[in-house]
Amino acid sequence: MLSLGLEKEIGAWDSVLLEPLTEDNFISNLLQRFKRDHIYTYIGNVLISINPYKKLALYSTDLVETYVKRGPFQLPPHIYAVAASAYRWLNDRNEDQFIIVTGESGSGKTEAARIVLQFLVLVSGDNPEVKLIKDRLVQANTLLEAFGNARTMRNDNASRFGKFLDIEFDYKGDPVGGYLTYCKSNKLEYIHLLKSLKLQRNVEHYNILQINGSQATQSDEEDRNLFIYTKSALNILGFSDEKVVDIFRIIAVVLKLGNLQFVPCNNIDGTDGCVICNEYELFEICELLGAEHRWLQRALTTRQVENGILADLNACEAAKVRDILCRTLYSRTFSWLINKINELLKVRYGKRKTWVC
Ligand SMILES: Nc1ncnc2c1ncn2[C@@H]1O[C@H](COP(=O)(O)OP(=O)(O)OP(=O)(O)O)[C@@H](O)[C@H]1O
Repeated sequence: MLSLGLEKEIGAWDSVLLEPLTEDNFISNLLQRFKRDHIYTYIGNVLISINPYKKLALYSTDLVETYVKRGPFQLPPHIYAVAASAYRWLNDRNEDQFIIVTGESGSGKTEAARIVLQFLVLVSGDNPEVKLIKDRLVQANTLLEAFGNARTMRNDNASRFGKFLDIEFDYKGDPVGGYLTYCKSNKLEYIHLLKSLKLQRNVEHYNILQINGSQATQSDEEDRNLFIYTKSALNILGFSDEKVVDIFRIIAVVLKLGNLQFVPCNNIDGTDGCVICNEYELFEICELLGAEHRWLQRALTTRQVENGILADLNACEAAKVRDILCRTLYSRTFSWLINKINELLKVRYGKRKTWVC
C-alpha cells in the first residue's frame, strides 16, 4: 500500500489553525508544504490545491480505499478526502452534492475534476450496466477535452469553456447517468485558437505519422496516441464509424478553411475584389464537403447586394467571411456533440440523487 507519509507531513494541514492567521503565515505555510510536495492544504472544509506541474505519487486505488474508510481531517488533506466526503453525504444523508473547482488558467481544475471522476469510478459498483455508464462518463470527459481544449501560452490543455458535469446516482450510490452543460465562452469562438486546438494537433500529426512512420518524435507519438484515444472514446460512446468519419471531416474542413488566403485584386469597374491564392485548399475542402467549387468560391468572395446581384468582397472582408464560416461550423459541431453525449448519458430509470462537478 502506498505510504501516506504521515511522519513526513509538514506545516499546518488546515490553515485555520495557523497562529496568528495572517496572509504572510498563510502563504508561507502553503509554500513550506508545497516544497515538500504536499500540494493540498485545507482552509476549513475548502481544499487548496497547488499545481505541481509534475507527476506525484499521490493517486492510487489503495489511497482511494483509505480515504473512503476514514472521515475527513483524519488523514492529510487530499482531493480524495473531498470526493469521499461528498460521496458519503450523498449515500448516508441522501443529499445532492456539488464540488466546485475554481482557479486561474493552468491551476489544475481539469486535472482535479478528472481525479474526482476517477475516484467515483473506483468506489462505485461494477455490474455491467454501471460499468457502461462509468465508461461513458469518462469518455465524455475525454471528448470534451479533445474538442473544447486548446494549447495556450499558459496551458497545453486549456479549456475553452466552463462545464458542469451532473452525475445522477441510484439508491445504492451507483451512477445511472449524467448531463453535461457547457458555458460557451468567447474563448471557443476565437478563430486563432482553432490553430492550436488539441484535436488539430492530433489530426495533423496523425496524418504526418501515416506518411513518415518511423520518424515520429516523442511529441508526435503523444499526439498520435491522443488521436487514437479520441477516436476510441467516440466509438465507446456509441458513435458509428460513419459518424466518426463525418466528425473528423468537419474538423478537417475547418482547419483547411483557416488556411485559405485571399489576395487583393482590382476589378475592371475600379472596385476592389480578391482571389484565393491557394485554390488547391478550396478544391480539397469542396471534396470533403461534397460541395461544388464555384459555389463555395462565390460564397467566400462575394456578397449579395440585391436580388441576384453580387458585389465582390475585398481581401479583408473575405477573410472575415471565412472566419465566420469556420466558427459556425466548429461551434455547431461542438453543440451537436454535447447533445449526442447527453442523449447517451441520459438516465434510463429513476434517479435518486445528484452530484455536480
Ligand atoms: N495534480 C496534478 N499533478 C500533476 N500535474 C498536474 C496536476 N494538476 C495539473 N497538472 C498539470 O498542469 C496542467 C494544467 O492543468 P489543468 O489543465 O488541469 O488546468 P486548468 O485549471 O483546467 O486550466 P484551464 O482553466 O486553462 O483549462 C495539466 O495539463 C497537468 O500537466
